[in-house]
Amino acid sequence: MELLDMDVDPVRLESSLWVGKKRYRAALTGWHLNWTELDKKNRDKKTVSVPVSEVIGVEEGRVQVLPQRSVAEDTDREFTVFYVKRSSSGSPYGLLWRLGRTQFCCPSRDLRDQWMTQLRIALKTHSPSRPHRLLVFINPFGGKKQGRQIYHSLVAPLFELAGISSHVVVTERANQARDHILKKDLTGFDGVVCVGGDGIFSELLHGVIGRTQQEAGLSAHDPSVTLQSCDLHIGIIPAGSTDCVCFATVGVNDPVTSALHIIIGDSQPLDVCSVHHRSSLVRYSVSLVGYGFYGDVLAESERHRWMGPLRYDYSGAMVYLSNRSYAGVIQYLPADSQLSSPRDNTRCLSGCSVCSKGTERLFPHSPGASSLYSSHFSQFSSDTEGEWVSVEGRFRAVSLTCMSSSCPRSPLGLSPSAHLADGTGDLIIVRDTHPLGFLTFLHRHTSTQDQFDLPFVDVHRVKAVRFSLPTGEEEDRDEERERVNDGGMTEEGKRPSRSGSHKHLVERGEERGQKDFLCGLCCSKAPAVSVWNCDGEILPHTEISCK
Ligand SMILES: Nc1ncnc2c1ncn2[C@@H]1O[C@H](COP(=O)(O)OP(=O)(O)OP(=O)(O)O)[C@@H](O)[C@H]1O
Ligand SMILES: CCCCCCCCCCCCC/C=C/[C@@H](O)[C@H](CO)NC(=O)CCCCC
Ligand SMILES: [Ca+2]
Repeated sequence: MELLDMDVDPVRLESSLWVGKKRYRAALTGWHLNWTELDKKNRDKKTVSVPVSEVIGVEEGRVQVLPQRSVAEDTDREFTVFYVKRSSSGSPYGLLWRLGRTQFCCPSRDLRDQWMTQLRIALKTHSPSRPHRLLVFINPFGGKKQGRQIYHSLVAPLFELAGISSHVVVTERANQARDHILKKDLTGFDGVVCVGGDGIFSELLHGVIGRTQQEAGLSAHDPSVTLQSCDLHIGIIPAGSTDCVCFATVGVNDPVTSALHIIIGDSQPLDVCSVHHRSSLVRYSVSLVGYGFYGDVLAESERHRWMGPLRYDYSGAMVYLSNRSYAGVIQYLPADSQLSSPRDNTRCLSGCSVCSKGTERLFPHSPGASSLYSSHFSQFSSDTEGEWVSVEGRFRAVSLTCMSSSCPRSPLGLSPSAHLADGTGDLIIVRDTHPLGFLTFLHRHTSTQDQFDLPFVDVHRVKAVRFSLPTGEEEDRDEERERVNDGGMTEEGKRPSRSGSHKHLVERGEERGQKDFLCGLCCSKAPAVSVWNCDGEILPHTEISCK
């Protein structure tokens, strides 16, 4: 075999190699690995080009990793390169990623060793943001209860191939992951990963934000304090019922795609909304803070957890049939309408220019701002606070979403043009309407039809929202005693907020002459108040401020 050219520059190597029975000219430059098929007359045929930043690993011999690891007899002259391969399927906003694999055969063992060495050097040099050590939390009860299997069969082999060492914690109770991040020594970890749905993601989010504020000596309860941005990245392996945060950031909910994004060190900053009740932090949200329909669906679905992900469809139908609307006062602080609008028909993707500008406005002096994975959007220090707008009435649904909140059920999401990291949220107000109108609104979430183009729906891009009950129906001051002072989460071992808030709801329902709030579904008299759904958790308060 003819050796075309060989260069020992640490970032360059070129030689003739074989893939199966075909001869190729392979070249490693600093940034790319290319291989071009050659015909019998040494003319170029097609070229495959893989950025070094997307090479997952290099192994001696002919190796296979998924579905099972296997090594064919090592002939001393072979090596296998694994890389990100974009599949043609996926959603319009994100493609499925698969593990590409090419087995090369060299003319000599010496050359094989050179390829191995150079590829590994190139990987180290050109992938500085890759994680080396990860702390992984698996919720064994999320979604279809497949978290453990998904991690061990699809994700762990990829991490191993990429040289990532992981410490795995299979959770035994709700809030364990959050508490671990808040309290344990995390030295040496480059990131935290959850295997589960939006609920376990939320635990990691609360852990990471809480820990960062603790270390900075800041009180998250003070709504006027500018919180510290978080350096620890969060990775999500989707294995839940909705997987909204994963779907809205990656474009698909696929464990292998997410594992590959984590391995190559991809990151996406996210807006985080803080929810306060009076002067107390209740929770953070990245997806939905929703009252009315989405609150009722969540409350109802908690009683049918045994149904798995189907519980939302069943509860959605039940709540729709109960035909409820609620009185309230919504106040919002509009965002700058010249920068973007929820109806401008744009789609936010990684590298979005609106978000880059938003990050610059929010963190003007932070050079690392654009690489943050989760960042609490700070005070409106660089904006002059505008005028609050007030809307009073009866509403079917009041939803605030910081991102599109797209998910497999609604591929474009609650607000298709919302931005992931622009420091704003979209407030969707669905006023009381006839049942068919509301059904049309809901149905449009499942198609590409504009759900805002309805006479009883308004959408505003906002920086902050307050919700209160109409005069004379305000939330009981006594409830302040029930305040959750721990990021909205209750005692150890119990489900966060959900269990506590159910009690709260029942008590409140009784105060208002109802035996059981949830029984409102089948009672003739509808309840006067709904509950807030905050990224899939029920909030223990009705009157809240979101920022
Ligand atoms: N070992 C555990 N036992 C009970 N609950 C747990 C455990 N680990 C985590 N949790 C809690 O389970 C809840 C749901 O978890 P998760 O989000 O993973 O699944 P899901 O509800 O099916 O998915 P989604 O949130 O996407 O609808 C979260 O609130 C989380 O705090
Ligand atoms: C006639 C057809 C009607 C079909 C209606 C479909 C409407 C789908 C809209 C989907 C919106 C998802 C919003 C995401 C919320 C998540 O932060 C949260 C946590 O996972 N999920 C839920 O609360 C789970 C709540 C799920 C509500 C359906
Ligand atoms: Ca946003």
